[in-house]
Amino acid sequence: MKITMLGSAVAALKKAAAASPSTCASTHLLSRSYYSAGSYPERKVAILGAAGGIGQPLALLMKLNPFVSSLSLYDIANTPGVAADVSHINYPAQVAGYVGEEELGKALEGSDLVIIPAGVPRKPGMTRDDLFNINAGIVKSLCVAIAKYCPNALVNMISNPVNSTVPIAAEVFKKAGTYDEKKLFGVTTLDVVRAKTFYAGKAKVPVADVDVPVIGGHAGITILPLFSQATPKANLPDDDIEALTKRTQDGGTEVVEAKAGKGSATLSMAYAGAVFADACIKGLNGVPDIVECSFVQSSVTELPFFASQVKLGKNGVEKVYGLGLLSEFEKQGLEKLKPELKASIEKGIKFANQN
Ligand SMILES: NC(=O)c1ccc[n+]([C@@H]2O[C@H](COP(=O)([O-])OP(=O)(O)OC[C@H]3O[C@@H](n4cnc5c(N)ncnc54)[C@H](O)[C@@H]3O)[C@@H](O)[C@H]2O)c1
Ligand SMILES: O=C(O)C[C@H](O)C(=O)O
Repeated sequence: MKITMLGSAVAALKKAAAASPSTCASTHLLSRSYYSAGSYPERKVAILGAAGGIGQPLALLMKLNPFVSSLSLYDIANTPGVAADVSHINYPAQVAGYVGEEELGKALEGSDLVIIPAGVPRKPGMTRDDLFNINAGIVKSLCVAIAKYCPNALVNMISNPVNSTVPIAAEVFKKAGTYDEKKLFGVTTLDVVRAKTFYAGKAKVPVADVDVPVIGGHAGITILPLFSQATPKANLPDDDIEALTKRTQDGGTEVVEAKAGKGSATLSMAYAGAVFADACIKGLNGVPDIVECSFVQSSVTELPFFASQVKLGKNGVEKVYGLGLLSEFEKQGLEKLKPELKASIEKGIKFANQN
């Protein structure tokens, strides 16, 4: 019974992908039919923090991506077991596990895409910024190694606080002389995933049809879903839009509290991370019109990094889209988020240059 359900779900994904090849990446996750078989280069993907709560299911989902030829799983502990386990899944990617700093170079060499979910998660009562003291150092040392061993790779930063860890990575790469703003991404896909789910529930529309851009950053009020641009249109009352906005902004906290001390979002994050990584690989492979929201170097506002829709191409970011028309409520949200986002960006830049 379970096998039948999985088979039909994959078939449905393939059908949806074939029907509308230019819609968002999530439709095409796991879908081979979107590509013409055999005409794309081999791709090595490295996951740093691969034995963690996000890392393990993300490793599973990346193994299922038919256009990953080599999957490199790195952590400071427990990666051999995760790698052995994932390697038995009958998809093409060759899986290798690397453990400890001395193996980091081997894990990274030749990578086209590096995904970083390494670091500690929140407990109830903490903000993402409370993770800064531990995660800033972890991210910094991993980025030093990326600059050395795979300076041309795209980097998908998941580790929190994303609003600071992305600027840290940028500074590390600048110091190493390898910075390419087109190749560094803060992963904000989970905010989009949540906004789509919550909107579909409230608007009573099929969730697979929903799109909602989410801009700003990835923490509390810096997460700004643009429900005025959501499709399909639903004309929800202002109260509903405000409640949906707050729920999207507090989505991470909702999970942290429900897990009651046992970590933060892992499964939904692994899904979101796999969607975004898949979009990056499609872009590298020259698939046209791949657009996802991401926290990137930006001139869309006066802030040096900002999340908005970006087009992904053969060299990473091909185009950063503007914000489009905002409602009054969204305009206010945008002004409110700027001071917090600016402070988080500056904190990351200062850390990278002081330590
Ligand atoms: N961007 C997002 O939307 C989003 C969503 C959820 C979680 N997160 C963040 O992702 C991070 C990881 O969350 P998790 O639930 O997987 O945590 P976890 O504790 O379950 O896993 C983290 C893993 O990182 C590893 N690690 C620690 N230091 C390392 C290093 N120097 N090199 C390599 N690996 C190292 C640990 O051994 C562990 O396996 C947290 O910072 C969390 O806040 C971000
Ligand atoms: O909320 C967290 O701490 C984890 C993550 O950023 C999330 O949005 O779920």
